[in-house]
Amino acid sequence: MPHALTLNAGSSSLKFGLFELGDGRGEPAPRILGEIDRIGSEPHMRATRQDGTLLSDAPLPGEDAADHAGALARALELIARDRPHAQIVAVGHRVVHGGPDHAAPVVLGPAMLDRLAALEPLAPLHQPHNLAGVRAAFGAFPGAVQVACFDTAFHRHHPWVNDTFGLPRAYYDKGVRRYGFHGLSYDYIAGRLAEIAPHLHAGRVIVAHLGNGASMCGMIGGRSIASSMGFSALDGLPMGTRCGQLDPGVVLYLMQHEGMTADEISDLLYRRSGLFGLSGLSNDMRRLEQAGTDAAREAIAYFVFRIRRELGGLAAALGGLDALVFCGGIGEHSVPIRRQVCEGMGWIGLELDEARNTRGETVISTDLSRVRVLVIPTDEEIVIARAARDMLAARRAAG
Ligand SMILES: Nc1ncnc2c1ncn2[C@@H]1O[C@H](COP(=O)(O)OP(=O)(O)O)[C@@H](O)[C@H]1O
Ligand SMILES: CC(=O)OP(=O)(O)O
Ligand SMILES: [Mg+2]
Repeated sequence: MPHALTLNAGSSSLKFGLFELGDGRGEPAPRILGEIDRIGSEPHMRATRQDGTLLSDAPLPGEDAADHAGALARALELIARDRPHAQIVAVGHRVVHGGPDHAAPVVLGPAMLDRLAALEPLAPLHQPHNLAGVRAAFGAFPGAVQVACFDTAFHRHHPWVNDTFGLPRAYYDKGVRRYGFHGLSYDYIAGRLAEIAPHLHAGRVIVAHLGNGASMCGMIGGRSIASSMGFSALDGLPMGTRCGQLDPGVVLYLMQHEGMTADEISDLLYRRSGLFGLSGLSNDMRRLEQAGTDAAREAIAYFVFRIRRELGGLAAALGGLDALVFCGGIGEHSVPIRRQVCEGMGWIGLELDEARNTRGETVISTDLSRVRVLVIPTDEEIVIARAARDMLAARRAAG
């Protein structure tokens, strides 16, 4: 039976999915979904079958998942054990950065891989791991179609004013642009909205993807108009370990007066800032909510403040607001963060229903709220699996 494997590698995690493709025309059916996190430190693998049966929920020996290639090998072992007859005909990869040229998924080959590797400095927490997954998958499944699905693709047609910085034009032409990320998640949410609330999908919507990486996107008719992330995955909201929006004067100051090198600044902004840097404790929202220290409370307060500012800015860019959607680990699960983001938003016509919020319903605004507030669990994996299915079909059609 033909299957697609999906791979979504983050800085220290690898999400994987096995999807049955059937006749290649219907919705790919998830068979196994899993994640290995804390790769390189205390790796842990959790995987379930589609019916919720637990296949693994245990630490892995450190040497078994010391890097992403090791983690992928463990994931493939689990898949082969549980579904030995699955024939993997396509591998879909989340590739965070597609640069200016890609508004849709592409088939991967050596030349494309080289072009995407040139973008590694723009997404150092993701791109090298995404491409390591591609190389490992070429080795493991030499006959399969390898498909790259880009986080940036969803934003490629956003308006020029959201694509540019106020730098001389030559830099824009060289690719110094605001790309925007989390596009697979936004694509999924736009599709779900079209199914469950077509009138909202057609309107002005802000999606807050709040995970370990976090960004917000303003859409009209399911298309990206503006987003909080820019050239790299550093801009916009503060994140688990990334700083979010920062005055570039700070970078100059660190270089000129603190004598920091580019590598040191990169480490500071990508790995030691955000919720982790502000709290001095953790990048993990659950831990911060439980910690109850002043620094943890302040880190959360800054996170919420920046989301609210971005919400106001994106609403202005959209010319008003019809719906706000929360997704990502924090957006889907944190009742207090959703409450704090929505507090005192009556001025924009948004009123949260606290009981619905606490119960985690799909619609969490009051019946009188002009702006609908929704919680929609995102699913980057199915977006990748659909792209792999479509690419296979296109190849077959082309003979
Ligand atoms: N019940 C919860 N309450 C608060 N935060 C949560 C909850 N569940 C998950 N999170 C937070 O979600 C974040 C991870 O989000 P996720 O979207 O899974 O991350 P990634 O970007 O790695 O895919 C972590 O900060 C985690 O603490
Ligand atoms: C682009 C980005 O920040 O991705 P993630 O949320 O997976 O870290
Ligand atoms: Mg994520």
